Amino acid sequence: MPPEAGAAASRAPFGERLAAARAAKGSLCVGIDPHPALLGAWGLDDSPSGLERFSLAVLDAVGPVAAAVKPQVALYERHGARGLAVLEALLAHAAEAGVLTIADAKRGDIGSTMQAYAEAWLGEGRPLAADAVTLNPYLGFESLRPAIDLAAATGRGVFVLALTSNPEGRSVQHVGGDASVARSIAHAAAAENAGSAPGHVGLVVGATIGDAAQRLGLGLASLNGPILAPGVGAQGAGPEELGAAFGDALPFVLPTSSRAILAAGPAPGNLRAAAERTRDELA
Ligand SMILES: O=C(O)c1cc(=O)[nH]c(=O)n1[C@@H]1O[C@H](COP(=O)(O)O)[C@@H](O)[C@H]1O
Repeated sequence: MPPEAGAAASRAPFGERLAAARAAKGSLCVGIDPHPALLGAWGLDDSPSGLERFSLAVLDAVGPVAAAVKPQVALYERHGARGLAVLEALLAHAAEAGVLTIADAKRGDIGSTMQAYAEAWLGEGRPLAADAVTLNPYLGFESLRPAIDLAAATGRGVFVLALTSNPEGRSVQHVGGDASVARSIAHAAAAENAGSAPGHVGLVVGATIGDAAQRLGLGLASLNGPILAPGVGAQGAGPEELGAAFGDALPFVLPTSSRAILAAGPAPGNLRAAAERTRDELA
């Protein structure tokens, strides 16, 4: 057994942990995206120390009312090693506080080096390991195998991009009509989850996609795994768009919003109230 899978037994499966968090705190995921403009609006420097104050303040304010938090790793990477140290501290604090983390790293690579990405973001005892990571299947769904298997072995999860919230995504994801790329990704994810209740292989499907999931036959209601739905708030989606995009798959959806909530800070009470309001409007 690889060392990465060593403490597998000590953690319940991701699907169960996420279901418990949703039952206790509702279904919102809050994105922790420390954009320079937000740091400025909070009166913080665009520096590792500003990043740290921002990240930990968001975690403290929204952790008790969010099913998960989703740090966007590029906004830490742009500060180099010191930025990654802040991300590491954020993930450790969240674990101590019992708040689930989804590292938005959108990783995907050929098998041999995908193994290293899997270990970095999901490996037991690794400094940047989160509860789940976002993955990019452009190299083929099966290229993600090391992450899918390591997540299962360590009680963690993955969210595979299927229909992204940005308009450019269509030029790849909708290709193939009835046999679209997005459909094949969704069906492959469902196959991974078959027999688990609920599974650890989630999908990313933007809340801004209109009726594309139904039109392309993604079969989201049969995924048997979580659906991360970014695009709420700053990208324009609200309760109506979520309903139109997901229909009978809505109970599996984890809507996620970053800037629209983060802009309510830095006062912790305002930040928490914005998260609660968003969560309740979308419920
Ligand atoms: O994987 C993601 O999280 C993601 C996928 C997608 O299709 N669209 C999308 O916006 N995201 C991320 O979700 C967040 C959205 O941020 P806001 O637009 O500020 O709510 C950003 O961190 C994006 O990188």
